Amino acid sequence: MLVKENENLRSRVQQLESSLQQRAEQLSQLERRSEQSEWRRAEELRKREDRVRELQLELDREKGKEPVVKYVTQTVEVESAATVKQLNKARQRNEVLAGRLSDQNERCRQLEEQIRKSDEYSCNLQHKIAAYEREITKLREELLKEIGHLEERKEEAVRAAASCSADHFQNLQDQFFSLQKRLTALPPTLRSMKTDYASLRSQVRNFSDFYGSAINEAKKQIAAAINEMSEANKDLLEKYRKEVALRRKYHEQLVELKGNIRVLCRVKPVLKEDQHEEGQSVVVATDPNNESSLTVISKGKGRIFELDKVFQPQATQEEIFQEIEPLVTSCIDGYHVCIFAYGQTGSGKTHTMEGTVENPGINQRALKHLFNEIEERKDMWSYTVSVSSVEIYNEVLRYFLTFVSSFLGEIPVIYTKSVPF
Ligand SMILES: Nc1ncnc2c1ncn2[C@@H]1O[C@H](COP(=O)(O)OP(=O)(O)OP(=O)(O)O)[C@@H](O)[C@H]1O
Repeated sequence: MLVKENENLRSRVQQLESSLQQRAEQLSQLERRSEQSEWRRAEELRKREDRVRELQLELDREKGKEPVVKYVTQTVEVESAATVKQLNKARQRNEVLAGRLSDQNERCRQLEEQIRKSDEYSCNLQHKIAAYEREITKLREELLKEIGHLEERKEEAVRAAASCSADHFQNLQDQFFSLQKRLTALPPTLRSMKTDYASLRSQVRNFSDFYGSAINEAKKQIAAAINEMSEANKDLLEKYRKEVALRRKYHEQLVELKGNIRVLCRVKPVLKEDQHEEGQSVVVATDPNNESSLTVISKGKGRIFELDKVFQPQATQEEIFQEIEPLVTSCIDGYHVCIFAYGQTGSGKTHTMEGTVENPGINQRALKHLFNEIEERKDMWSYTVSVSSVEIYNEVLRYFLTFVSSFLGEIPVIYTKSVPF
């Protein structure tokens, strides 16, 4: 704010100074012009005075010639007739001279008239010069007054600018001192920052080298690990192949030992809903020491049946499935397997095959085992699983999973010698 005011005042002072300069130049021009015109007028006056003097002298000379003519006239009156001729001549000459004198007088009168006019003109000029001089004096006084005003205003402006500048200078000095103080407080922080910056720069420079070598090292380690893994994979693959071969061998042994068709018996526990009458007794007995023997009591006599395995009434769903789990695995290994339940109504076929949600039977457990095995072998084998569900009831075949409505109907079963299931 103060700086702006100061600048304004300075520009105002400059304007006043330039205006003053212009006025001074104008004054000097006027003075020069006045001097020139005065000089011209003086010159003209001088010339006219010279001319008047010349005319006066000429007039005086002409006036001085008059006595000569008078003398001639008197001489002619005194002299004899012999000289009449001369007298006549003298008279003629006198007449000529009188004419000349008259001309001279006329001329003199004209000159006097001219002198008078010149005097009048000179007087007018002197009046004009005096008027000019008065005007010049007046202009000079006005100019001096204006100059005085301008000087005063200039002084005032300079004083105002000086006071503003002094205040502004004081403010600037205060600011400078405070900045100097802050600067003197800065160097230790600045030095520590510089040191930190240098160390960071060196760290950054070293980091790229370190980073590059670490990446190379990591690459080497990864390559080594990959090699190791591929070696291990090769070993595993080899082991797996051996395992598959072993399984196949065991399956063949199993089939050989147990036969192609295995018959398992699950004895249903006696449920409350099965006890309809008093005095009912259990007619099926199992031997805990012989897993393949079953005794059925009929008409007071026990009849023993030999089977591949007999499950006690308390056998769980899990135990049943463990017995047939190898068959499911054989299915994945490429063998045909068929598991089906057979028995009279209410003997527990559905319970064993389907089970419940909480306690699933063979179907669900077999499928779960099947997909677990497929998941384990997915890196080496790909499997396609298809499912169909049918029911044969009262000699009628029903498809459960078909999406074609025409197949939803019942299809009668035609028994031939080669029944496919
Ligand atoms: N081992 C078992 N333990 C407990 N309950 C069983 C067992 N076996 C069967 N049951 C029960 O006996 C009843 C009849 O069983 P299920 O329906 O499985 O017989 P089913 O042979 O399928 O009969 P159907 O031929 O008429 O369909 C069911 O309530 C079932 O829960």
